[in-house]
Amino acid sequence: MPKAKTKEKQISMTWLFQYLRPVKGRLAILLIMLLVSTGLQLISPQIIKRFIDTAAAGGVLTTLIQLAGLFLIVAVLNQVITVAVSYLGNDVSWRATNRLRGDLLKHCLRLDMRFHNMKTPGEMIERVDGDVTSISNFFSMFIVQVIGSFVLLAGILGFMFTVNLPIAIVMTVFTLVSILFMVFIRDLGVAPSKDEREASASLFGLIEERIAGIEDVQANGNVPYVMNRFHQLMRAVFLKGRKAWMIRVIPWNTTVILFALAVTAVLLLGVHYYLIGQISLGTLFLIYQYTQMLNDPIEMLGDQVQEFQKAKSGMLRSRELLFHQSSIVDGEQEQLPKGALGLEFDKVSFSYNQDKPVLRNINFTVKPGERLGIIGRTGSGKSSLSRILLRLYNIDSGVIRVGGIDITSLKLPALYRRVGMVTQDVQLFDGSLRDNLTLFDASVSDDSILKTTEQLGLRKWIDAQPSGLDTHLTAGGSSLSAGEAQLFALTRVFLTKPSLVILDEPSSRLDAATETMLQIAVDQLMEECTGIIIAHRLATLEKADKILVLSDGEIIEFGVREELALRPNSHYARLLATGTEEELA
Ligand SMILES: Nc1ncnc2c1ncn2[C@@H]1O[C@H](COP(=O)(O)OP(=O)(O)OP(=O)(O)O)[C@@H](O)[C@H]1O
Repeated sequence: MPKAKTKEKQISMTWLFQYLRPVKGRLAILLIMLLVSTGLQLISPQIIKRFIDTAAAGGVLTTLIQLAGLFLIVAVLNQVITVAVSYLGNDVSWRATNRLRGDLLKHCLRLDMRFHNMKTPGEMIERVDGDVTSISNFFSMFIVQVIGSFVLLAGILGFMFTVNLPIAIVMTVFTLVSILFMVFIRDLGVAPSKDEREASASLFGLIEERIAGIEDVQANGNVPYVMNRFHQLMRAVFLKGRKAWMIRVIPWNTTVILFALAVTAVLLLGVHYYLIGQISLGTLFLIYQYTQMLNDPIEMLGDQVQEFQKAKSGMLRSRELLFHQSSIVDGEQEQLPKGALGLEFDKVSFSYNQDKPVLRNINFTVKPGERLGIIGRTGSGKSSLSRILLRLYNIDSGVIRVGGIDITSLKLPALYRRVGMVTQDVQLFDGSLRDNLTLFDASVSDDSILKTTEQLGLRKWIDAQPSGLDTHLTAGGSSLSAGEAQLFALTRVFLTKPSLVILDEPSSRLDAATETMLQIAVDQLMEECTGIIIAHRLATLEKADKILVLSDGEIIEFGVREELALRPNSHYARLLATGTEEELA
């Protein structure tokens, strides 16, 4: 078991260090500068020793002035290099971790909806940025401080062995004990730090969720509840953070105590050797100075053990996320057949959670260019049907074919390029009106945008915007009314010239006049593609070729619209006769 654990640790460190590979040139420069800086730090006490011994022996003033000047030059140079080292350390760590952030975000964007349904966006932000920042802090300091500390320790101890053997042995023993202790307990704080980060991710999740739903929170007088929940989560962050911190500071506290013991021993020995005349006053100062210098790298190593524990927990969480496989696997096929695409559902069953089937044994076919209207009561599974068609979820059994090809054997971009969907919710992104309509596709011309918006009745709204297509929109969609948002979403999809389009309640939020106008436009735009229209109102389906009626996840009727309308006992005909659209809603 411990062996397996060590292997796991090695794998995770190797995984992390791959992000340093592209910055290895900068790393090499950093290491050289570290060596120079350490060398300069070691030389300074030697200059002071010479100065004291020369002064004590009544040496010439010029030599003393030269030594003082040399000391000043070394000190300034060391400071310059220290600043450069710190800059380069941060530069290296940000470059490396930004790649990791990019990989995490890309991976998250590809993860399936089942995963995203279980995580709040705030939680994901913490994972893509918060966890990586702890790694980044560690990287920047680790390289500079850990490597620098080891070089400095080796230098100090090396010099001490040339000065006085017993004192050098005391210092070496102290250093080894301190380092061994830190190595021994380095993982102590990883688990509590992971708990701390998890609590913090939940807190961010709550804040993001409630701010995103601010209208509902305010309108329903939900603020006291949100605040109560907020305090509970804050308390968890505080308690877990405090515990993690207390465990993480153990190495630091221990080295402080060890250091106090070592300094006392070294000073007693030093004074003893000075009194019996074995070392000069300058050498005694040198010993004192080197003992003091020993404290810095050991303290830094202690700090880094703390950072390491935080970074390790961040690293474990990042790695866990990166290794989480999406259940939606890309297929091999790159292309769908040209022109309007047919659609076939062959014995398809689907559930969000294994225990509750949402769609059962769905069978139907839509030929290229046909229009299918889907009706059914709320919760009957209409939107779920469109979601599985776009592979937002995997189905439990059966096959869905688009253009005769099983969608699981298609590459996802090949599917998304040709199949468009207008949902009931429209998400706006921070960007210009043009970018929002074309979804940042620069190849779509303004002419084509304006023509489509004209057809769909959004042109008036665009012309009323202060800078037309260049108007800046903010994320969230608050600058559009619900009806305008629906027109917006339709424009967005038709600009991509889809070969199969799914319209989920395309006109539910429009007034009667706008709806009629929209109906004509959509009819025109759908002439070149296959259309699936999920509708609450029967009027929306007047131009549909086929009708599918869903009830509780099953097809209770499917057929040619005109035939169903003429068959008096059909579900569709009964709805038409009674005009009871409420039956659908
Ligand atoms: N993300 C989800 N996770 C779990 N269950 C879900 C999820 N989305 C929908 N459901 C459930 O699946 C069933 C079908 O929902 P669906 O949204 O497909 O219905 P619908 O016919 O489109 O309803 P509406 O007309 O209100 O849009 C419902 O019982 C719903 O509670």
